[in-house]
Amino acid sequence: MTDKRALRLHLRAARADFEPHALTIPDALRGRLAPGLVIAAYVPIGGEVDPAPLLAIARTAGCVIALPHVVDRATPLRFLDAAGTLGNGPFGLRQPAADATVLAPDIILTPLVGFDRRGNRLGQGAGHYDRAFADHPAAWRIGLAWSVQEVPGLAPDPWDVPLHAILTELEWIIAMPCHAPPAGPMPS
Ligand SMILES: Nc1nc2c(c(=O)[nH]1)N(C=O)[C@@H](CNc1ccc(C(=O)N[C@@H](CCC(=O)O)C(=O)O)cc1)CN2
Ligand SMILES: Nc1ncnc2c1ncn2[C@@H]1O[C@H](COP(=O)(O)OP(=O)(O)OP(=O)(O)O)[C@@H](O)[C@H]1O
Repeated sequence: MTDKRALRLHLRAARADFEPHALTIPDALRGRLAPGLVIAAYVPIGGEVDPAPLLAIARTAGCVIALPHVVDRATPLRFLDAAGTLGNGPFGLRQPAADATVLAPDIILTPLVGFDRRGNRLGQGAGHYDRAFADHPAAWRIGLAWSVQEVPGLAPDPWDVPLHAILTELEWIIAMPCHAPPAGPMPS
């Protein structure tokens, strides 16, 4: 199974079948949470890892939470303040109202379909996160996935921007130890 479409189908099924596990939030991440830091999260669909435990810690640390707002496949997503009431969006998503405040994320918690240990990522295929990463190059890109979503190697496309780290129920996988975003090097 080499083509992306087939791999997506297979990994979405593995993700949906996986029984949710508790997440251990690594000190490396916990230690970075500070008042005013903007964390872009997501409301899970299709068996995705629920970032809620991490968000609870982030809120206590004074972070501001943003959520993606999507119009359709072609339109770039915007990260909007999650504080207001959420409504229904396309693809079964829950998202902020279109007129909520636009925020620039410092950390982008990224839902994954698949990943490899080098930080390559398979998403929904609309390019929403590819474009969001290009728009916010200084943000830390942290993927959340179940361990069953790991594949040995994904061939990156020219537009792919790799993840800095991936959090699974088993591991905190640092993919880019040498990359130092403005906030400082990703601690191990
Ligand atoms: N929870 C969550 N929020 C997210 C994403 C995501 O992957 N997960 N996105 C990621 O980019 C963006 C929304 N983009 C999306 C683009 C395409 C499809 C999509 O094609 N969905 C399939 C069903 C997928 C499934 O079964 O899991 C469909 O509607 O046919 C979904 C989201 C922003 N918000
Ligand atoms: N920076 C960008 N600007 C405009 N289009 C982009 C950009 N990056 C990627 N794309 C387009 O988005 C699509 C992404 O497809 P791809 O299969 O790589 O998505 P993916 O790996 O599932 O990631 P995503 O989660 O971002 O959808 C491609 O058609 C690509 O041309």
